[in-house]
Amino acid sequence: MTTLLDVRDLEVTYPGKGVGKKPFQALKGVSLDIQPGETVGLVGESGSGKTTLGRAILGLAPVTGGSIRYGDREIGTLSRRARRELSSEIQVVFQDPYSSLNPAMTVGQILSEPITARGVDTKQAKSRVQDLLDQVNLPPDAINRLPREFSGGQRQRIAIARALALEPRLIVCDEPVSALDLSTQARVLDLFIEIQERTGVAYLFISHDLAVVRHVSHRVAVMYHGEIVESGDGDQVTARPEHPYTQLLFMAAPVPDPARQALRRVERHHLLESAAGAVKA
Ligand SMILES: Nc1ncnc2c1ncn2[C@@H]1O[C@H](COP(=O)(O)OP(=O)(O)OP(=O)(O)O)[C@@H](O)[C@H]1O
Repeated sequence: MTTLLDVRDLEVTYPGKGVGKKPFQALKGVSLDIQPGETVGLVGESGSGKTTLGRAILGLAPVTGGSIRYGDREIGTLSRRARRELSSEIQVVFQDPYSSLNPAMTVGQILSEPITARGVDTKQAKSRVQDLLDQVNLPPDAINRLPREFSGGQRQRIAIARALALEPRLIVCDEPVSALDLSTQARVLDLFIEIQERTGVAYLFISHDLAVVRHVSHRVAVMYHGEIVESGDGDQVTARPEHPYTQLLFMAAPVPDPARQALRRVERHHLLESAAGAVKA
Protein backbone atom coordinates (compact mmCIF):
# COMPACT_ATOMS: atom_id res chain seq x y z
CA MET A 1 0.00 0.00 0.00
CA THR A 2 1.33 3.46 -0.89
CA THR A 3 1.59 5.81 2.07
CA LEU A 4 -0.97 8.63 1.77
CA LEU A 5 0.82 11.23 3.86
CA ASP A 6 4.41 11.14 5.03
CA VAL A 7 5.63 13.87 7.37
CA ARG A 8 9.40 13.79 8.00
CA ASP A 9 11.42 15.83 10.49
CA LEU A 10 8.94 18.67 10.19
CA GLU A 11 9.78 21.99 11.73
CA VAL A 12 7.43 24.94 12.07
CA THR A 13 8.67 28.24 13.43
CA TYR A 14 6.26 31.13 13.97
CA PRO A 15 7.83 34.54 13.42
CA GLY A 16 8.00 36.66 16.54
CA LYS A 17 5.41 39.44 16.58
CA GLY A 18 6.15 42.94 17.84
CA VAL A 19 9.43 44.58 18.82
CA GLY A 20 11.95 42.21 20.43
CA LYS A 21 9.67 39.14 20.18
CA LYS A 22 11.63 36.00 19.34
CA PRO A 23 10.48 33.45 16.74
CA PHE A 24 8.82 30.42 18.33
CA GLN A 25 9.55 26.89 17.17
CA ALA A 26 6.25 25.03 17.58
CA LEU A 27 7.28 21.78 15.83
CA LYS A 28 10.76 20.37 16.38
CA GLY A 29 11.33 17.53 13.93
CA VAL A 30 7.97 15.75 13.78
CA SER A 31 7.64 12.53 11.77
CA LEU A 32 4.33 10.77 11.17
CA ASP A 33 2.70 8.79 8.37
CA ILE A 34 -0.91 8.14 7.47
CA GLN A 35 -2.01 5.24 5.30
CA PRO A 36 -5.08 5.32 3.02
CA GLY A 37 -8.29 4.71 4.98
CA GLU A 38 -6.54 4.98 8.33
CA THR A 39 -7.25 7.13 11.38
CA VAL A 40 -4.21 8.45 13.20
CA GLY A 41 -5.11 10.06 16.51
CA LEU A 42 -2.98 12.95 17.72
CA VAL A 43 -3.13 13.65 21.45
CA GLY A 44 -1.28 16.01 23.74
CA GLU A 45 -1.99 18.82 26.12
CA SER A 46 -2.86 22.35 25.09
CA GLY A 47 0.05 24.08 23.35
CA SER A 48 1.90 20.85 22.46
CA GLY A 49 1.63 21.58 18.72
CA LYS A 50 -1.27 19.41 17.53
CA THR A 51 -3.11 22.17 15.67
CA THR A 52 0.16 23.44 14.23
CA LEU A 53 0.83 20.02 12.69
CA GLY A 54 -2.71 19.93 11.24
CA ARG A 55 -2.28 23.45 9.87
CA ALA A 56 1.10 22.60 8.34
CA ILE A 57 -0.51 19.69 6.48
CA LEU A 58 -3.20 22.11 5.23
CA GLY A 59 -0.56 24.61 4.12
CA LEU A 60 -1.51 27.10 6.83
CA ALA A 61 1.61 27.12 9.03
CA PRO A 62 5.15 28.38 8.30
CA VAL A 63 7.14 25.22 7.51
CA THR A 64 10.82 25.94 8.20
CA GLY A 65 12.30 22.45 7.83
CA GLY A 66 11.63 18.83 6.93
CA SER A 67 9.05 17.58 4.45
CA ILE A 68 5.37 16.74 3.98
CA ARG A 69 4.76 14.27 1.17
CA TYR A 70 1.25 13.57 -0.10
CA GLY A 71 1.50 10.49 -2.31
CA ASP A 72 4.52 11.27 -4.46
CA ARG A 73 4.29 15.08 -4.14
CA GLU A 74 6.08 17.38 -1.73
CA ILE A 75 3.35 19.68 -0.35
CA GLY A 76 5.09 21.39 2.56
CA THR A 77 6.00 24.46 0.54
CA LEU A 78 3.41 24.69 -2.25
CA SER A 79 2.24 27.95 -3.81
CA ARG A 80 -1.27 29.14 -2.88
CA ARG A 81 -2.59 28.14 -6.27
CA ALA A 82 -1.18 24.61 -6.13
CA ARG A 83 -2.63 24.36 -2.63
CA ARG A 84 -6.11 25.26 -3.88
CA GLU A 85 -5.91 22.40 -6.35
CA LEU A 86 -5.06 20.07 -3.49
CA SER A 87 -8.21 21.07 -1.59
CA SER A 88 -10.13 18.29 -3.30
CA GLU A 89 -7.70 15.82 -1.72
CA ILE A 90 -7.16 17.19 1.80
CA GLN A 91 -9.97 18.76 3.80
CA VAL A 92 -10.55 19.93 7.35
CA VAL A 93 -13.22 19.85 10.05
CA PHE A 94 -12.68 22.42 12.81
CA GLN A 95 -13.69 22.37 16.44
CA ASP A 96 -16.31 25.05 16.45
CA PRO A 97 -19.43 24.27 14.42
CA TYR A 98 -20.77 27.75 15.27
CA SER A 99 -18.04 29.84 13.64
CA SER A 100 -16.93 27.50 10.85
CA LEU A 101 -20.13 27.84 8.78
CA ASN A 102 -21.08 31.07 7.01
CA PRO A 103 -24.24 32.21 8.88
CA ALA A 104 -25.61 34.08 5.84
CA MET A 105 -25.59 31.06 3.53
CA THR A 106 -28.13 28.23 3.41
CA VAL A 107 -26.87 24.71 3.95
CA GLY A 108 -27.48 24.06 0.25
CA GLN A 109 -25.25 27.01 -0.70
CA ILE A 110 -22.55 25.99 1.78
CA LEU A 111 -22.42 22.45 0.41
CA SER A 112 -22.74 23.28 -3.29
CA GLU A 113 -20.14 26.08 -3.30
CA PRO A 114 -17.04 23.84 -3.50
CA ILE A 115 -18.78 21.57 -6.02
CA THR A 116 -19.85 24.28 -8.48
CA ALA A 117 -16.45 25.97 -8.10
CA ARG A 118 -15.05 22.82 -9.78
CA GLY A 119 -17.27 23.41 -12.83
CA VAL A 120 -20.06 20.94 -11.96
CA ASP A 121 -23.47 22.17 -13.26
CA THR A 122 -26.17 23.30 -10.80
CA LYS A 123 -28.45 20.31 -11.30
CA GLN A 124 -25.70 17.77 -10.69
CA ALA A 125 -24.43 19.81 -7.74
CA LYS A 126 -27.93 19.74 -6.19
CA SER A 127 -28.13 15.99 -6.44
CA ARG A 128 -24.64 15.72 -4.90
CA VAL A 129 -25.75 17.99 -2.03
CA GLN A 130 -28.78 15.73 -1.36
CA ASP A 131 -26.43 12.76 -1.32
CA LEU A 132 -24.09 14.53 1.14
CA LEU A 133 -26.99 15.36 3.48
CA ASP A 134 -28.02 11.74 3.36
CA GLN A 135 -24.45 10.61 4.16
CA VAL A 136 -24.43 12.68 7.36
CA ASN A 137 -28.01 11.76 8.31
CA LEU A 138 -29.57 15.20 7.82
CA PRO A 139 -33.05 15.58 6.27
CA PRO A 140 -33.36 16.72 2.62
CA ASP A 141 -35.14 19.96 3.65
CA ALA A 142 -31.93 21.07 5.45
CA ILE A 143 -30.89 22.40 2.05
CA ASN A 144 -33.01 25.57 2.38
CA ARG A 145 -32.21 26.31 6.01
CA LEU A 146 -29.54 28.46 7.68
CA PRO A 147 -26.87 27.08 10.05
CA ARG A 148 -28.43 28.86 13.06
CA GLU A 149 -31.53 26.67 12.72
CA PHE A 150 -29.46 23.60 13.68
CA SER A 151 -28.05 22.23 16.95
CA GLY A 152 -24.27 22.00 17.54
CA GLY A 153 -24.20 18.32 16.57
CA GLN A 154 -26.21 18.97 13.39
CA ARG A 155 -23.93 21.87 12.47
CA GLN A 156 -20.92 19.62 12.86
CA ARG A 157 -22.66 17.16 10.49
CA ILE A 158 -23.00 20.04 7.99
CA ALA A 159 -19.27 20.81 8.39
CA ILE A 160 -18.47 17.12 7.82
CA ALA A 161 -20.68 17.08 4.71
CA ARG A 162 -18.85 20.15 3.40
CA ALA A 163 -15.49 18.45 4.00
CA LEU A 164 -16.75 15.41 2.06
CA ALA A 165 -18.11 17.44 -0.86
CA LEU A 166 -15.02 16.98 -3.05
CA GLU A 167 -14.43 13.36 -2.00
CA PRO A 168 -11.10 13.99 -0.24
CA ARG A 169 -8.69 11.20 0.66
CA LEU A 170 -7.62 12.83 3.93
CA ILE A 171 -9.49 14.97 6.46
CA VAL A 172 -7.70 16.83 9.24
CA CYS A 173 -10.18 16.76 12.13
CA ASP A 174 -9.13 19.36 14.72
CA GLU A 175 -10.99 18.69 17.97
CA PRO A 176 -14.17 18.06 15.95
CA VAL A 177 -16.30 16.92 18.89
CA SER A 178 -14.88 19.00 21.77
CA ALA A 179 -17.65 21.59 21.57
CA LEU A 180 -20.41 18.96 21.73
CA ASP A 181 -22.12 17.32 24.70
CA LEU A 182 -21.21 13.70 25.46
CA SER A 183 -24.10 11.88 23.77
CA THR A 184 -23.79 14.06 20.67
CA GLN A 185 -20.02 13.41 20.66
CA ALA A 186 -20.63 9.66 20.54
CA ARG A 187 -23.03 9.95 17.59
CA VAL A 188 -20.71 12.24 15.62
CA LEU A 189 -17.72 9.95 16.29
CA ASP A 190 -19.72 6.98 15.00
CA LEU A 191 -20.57 9.03 11.92
CA PHE A 192 -16.84 9.62 11.27
CA ILE A 193 -16.24 5.87 11.51
CA GLU A 194 -19.21 5.00 9.24
CA ILE A 195 -18.06 7.50 6.61
CA GLN A 196 -14.57 6.05 6.67
CA GLU A 197 -15.88 2.51 6.23
CA ARG A 198 -17.97 3.64 3.27
CA THR A 199 -15.53 5.98 1.50
CA GLY A 200 -12.05 4.88 2.61
CA VAL A 201 -11.13 8.43 3.68
CA ALA A 202 -8.21 8.77 6.13
CA TYR A 203 -8.29 11.04 9.19
CA LEU A 204 -5.70 12.87 11.21
CA PHE A 205 -7.81 13.09 14.33
CA ILE A 206 -6.62 15.77 16.75
CA SER A 207 -8.00 15.72 20.29
CA HIS A 208 -6.95 16.35 23.85
CA ASP A 209 -9.47 13.70 24.91
CA LEU A 210 -7.98 10.22 25.12
CA ALA A 211 -11.32 8.43 25.24
CA VAL A 212 -12.31 10.10 21.97
CA VAL A 213 -9.01 9.25 20.31
CA ARG A 214 -9.14 5.67 21.55
CA HIS A 215 -12.63 5.27 20.07
CA VAL A 216 -11.77 6.34 16.53
CA SER A 217 -8.04 5.72 15.95
CA HIS A 218 -6.13 2.84 14.43
CA ARG A 219 -2.85 4.39 15.54
CA VAL A 220 -2.11 7.10 18.08
CA ALA A 221 0.72 9.64 18.28
CA VAL A 222 1.42 11.63 21.43
CA MET A 223 2.78 15.19 21.23
CA TYR A 224 4.68 17.02 23.89
CA HIS A 225 6.40 20.40 23.48
CA GLY A 226 6.45 20.22 19.67
CA GLU A 227 7.68 16.64 19.45
CA ILE A 228 6.07 13.24 19.04
CA VAL A 229 7.18 11.33 22.11
CA GLU A 230 5.32 8.08 21.47
CA SER A 231 3.33 6.52 18.65
CA GLY A 232 1.95 3.13 17.73
CA ASP A 233 -1.06 0.92 17.67
CA GLY A 234 -4.04 2.65 19.30
CA ASP A 235 -4.71 -0.07 21.87
CA GLN A 236 -1.05 -0.38 22.77
CA VAL A 237 -0.44 3.34 23.29
CA THR A 238 -3.68 3.86 25.20
CA ALA A 239 -3.55 0.67 27.31
CA ARG A 240 0.22 0.36 27.88
CA PRO A 241 1.82 3.77 27.33
CA GLU A 242 5.60 3.61 27.49
CA HIS A 243 6.65 7.23 27.63
CA PRO A 244 6.27 8.89 31.05
CA TYR A 245 4.46 11.84 29.45
CA THR A 246 1.86 9.55 27.87
CA GLN A 247 1.33 7.86 31.23
CA LEU A 248 0.89 11.30 32.67
CA LEU A 249 -1.70 12.25 30.08
CA PHE A 250 -3.71 9.16 30.94
CA MET A 251 -3.56 10.03 34.58
CA ALA A 252 -4.90 13.48 33.82
CA ALA A 253 -8.05 11.92 32.34
CA PRO A 254 -10.71 12.12 35.06
CA VAL A 255 -11.88 8.91 36.77
CA PRO A 256 -15.20 8.66 38.63
CA ASP A 257 -13.76 7.38 41.94
CA PRO A 258 -12.41 10.29 44.12
CA ALA A 259 -9.99 8.00 46.03
CA ARG A 260 -8.48 6.77 42.76
CA GLN A 261 -8.34 10.34 41.50
CA ALA A 262 -6.37 11.40 44.61
CA LEU A 263 -3.94 8.52 44.15
CA ARG A 264 -3.50 9.54 40.53
CA ARG A 265 -2.57 13.06 41.61
CA VAL A 266 0.34 11.71 43.66
CA GLU A 267 1.45 9.39 40.84
CA ARG A 268 1.14 12.28 38.41
CA HIS A 269 3.51 14.35 40.48
CA HIS A 270 6.22 11.65 40.27
CA LEU A 271 5.63 11.06 36.58
CA LEU A 272 5.78 14.76 35.84
CA GLU A 273 9.32 14.86 37.11
CA SER A 274 10.43 11.80 35.15
CA ALA A 275 8.63 13.03 31.98
CA ALA A 276 10.51 16.33 32.12
CA GLY A 277 13.77 14.34 32.42
CA ALA A 278 12.86 11.98 29.55
CA VAL A 279 12.02 14.80 27.14
CA LYS A 280 15.21 16.70 27.96
CA ALA A 281 17.30 13.52 27.50
N1 LIG B 1 0.30 32.02 14.89
C1 LIG B 1 1.09 31.75 15.93
N2 LIG B 1 2.12 32.58 16.26
C2 LIG B 1 2.93 32.30 17.29
N3 LIG B 1 2.83 31.21 18.08
C3 LIG B 1 1.82 30.35 17.82
C4 LIG B 1 0.89 30.58 16.73
N4 LIG B 1 0.00 29.55 16.71
C5 LIG B 1 0.35 28.72 17.74
N5 LIG B 1 1.44 29.21 18.39
C6 LIG B 1 2.11 28.58 19.54
O1 LIG B 1 2.55 27.29 19.13
C7 LIG B 1 2.39 26.36 20.20
C8 LIG B 1 1.56 25.19 19.71
O2 LIG B 1 0.24 25.64 19.51
P1 LIG B 1 -0.89 24.67 18.93
O3 LIG B 1 -2.14 25.48 18.77
O4 LIG B 1 -0.37 23.96 17.75
O5 LIG B 1 -1.06 23.64 20.15
P2 LIG B 1 -2.21 22.58 20.42
O6 LIG B 1 -1.55 21.35 20.93
O7 LIG B 1 -3.07 22.43 19.23
O8 LIG B 1 -3.01 23.29 21.58
P3 LIG B 1 -4.60 23.47 21.78
O9 LIG B 1 -5.09 22.08 22.14
O10 LIG B 1 -4.71 24.45 22.89
O11 LIG B 1 -5.15 23.97 20.48
C9 LIG B 1 1.75 27.12 21.36
O12 LIG B 1 2.78 27.50 22.25
C10 LIG B 1 1.15 28.33 20.69
O13 LIG B 1 1.12 29.45 21.57
